[in-house]
Amino acid sequence: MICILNLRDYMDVDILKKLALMGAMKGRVSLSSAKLGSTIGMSSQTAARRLIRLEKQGYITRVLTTEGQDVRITDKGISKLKAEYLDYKKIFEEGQRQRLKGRVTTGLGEGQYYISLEGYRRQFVEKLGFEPYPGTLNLQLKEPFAVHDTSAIKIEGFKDSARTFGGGKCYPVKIDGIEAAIIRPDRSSYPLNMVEVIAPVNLREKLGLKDGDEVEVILE
Ligand SMILES: Cc1cc2nc3c(=O)[nH]c(=O)nc-3n(C[C@H](O)[C@H](O)[C@H](O)COP(=O)(O)O)c2cc1C
Ligand SMILES: Nc1ccn([C@@H]2O[C@H](COP(=O)(O)OP(=O)(O)O)[C@@H](O)[C@H]2O)c(=O)n1
Ligand SMILES: [Mg+2]
Repeated sequence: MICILNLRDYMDVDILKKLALMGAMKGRVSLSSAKLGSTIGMSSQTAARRLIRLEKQGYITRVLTTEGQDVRITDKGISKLKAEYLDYKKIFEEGQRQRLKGRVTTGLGEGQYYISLEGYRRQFVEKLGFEPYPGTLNLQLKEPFAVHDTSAIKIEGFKDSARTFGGGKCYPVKIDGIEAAIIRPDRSSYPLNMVEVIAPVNLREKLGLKDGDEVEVILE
């Protein structure tokens, strides 16, 4: 089962790559029904099925036209493709750590509440090895956040008497030498180009940051 799922995943990436090479990351690309198979390099029927699958997973958007369909890769699709690219970068450029640049942004003021919850706090201490400052430093990236889930540390959701709290994924990072982690809550309403960072210290105070300042995040 695992093999089949991985193979499908691989095929998704392969088609995303072909679409990106046609320009579908920057704008809509028209795929004629008649030439669909030869364009993507498989039977037309298979290609059509794969495109529907990509759309269902949120990797592309499709608009049907009289000649065929116009396709564009979404931020989620770009992120999927970029994670693959970064794996190759790791393979061919050994020792290079992934770096992200983001601008400090004020958020909704909710990070403080969530990070302080004992159900999360306990897991951060155990899984990341530090007690987080109550809050998240929000960073606006130039591109969607793209890292393979294999490097993620899973934070479990939990329940109290009133409601359920969702889980999330953490990615250990360093900012100006300070150990920290990107936290991506499963229930976040932020787009992929907004990341939240937790750290044992208040990063604004420690690094003298204000809204609009650029910060470099190095993935561990
Ligand atoms: C660890 C963690 C868990 C979260 N769990 C939930 C949740 O269960 N439901 C929800 O609506 N939002 C959840 N959020 C997301 C917040 O609603 C919100 O989108 C985000 O943290 C806002 O942060 P900000 O104040 O920095 O803008 C969670 C956030 C964090 C950091
Ligand atoms: N490790 C951290 C966490 C939060 N913060 C900041 O602490 C404040 C509270 O975090 P928050 O997530 O509740 O607030 P917003 O991100 O919504 O503005 C914000 O100003 C964050 O930018 C920080 O400087 N360093
Ligand atoms: Mg925040």
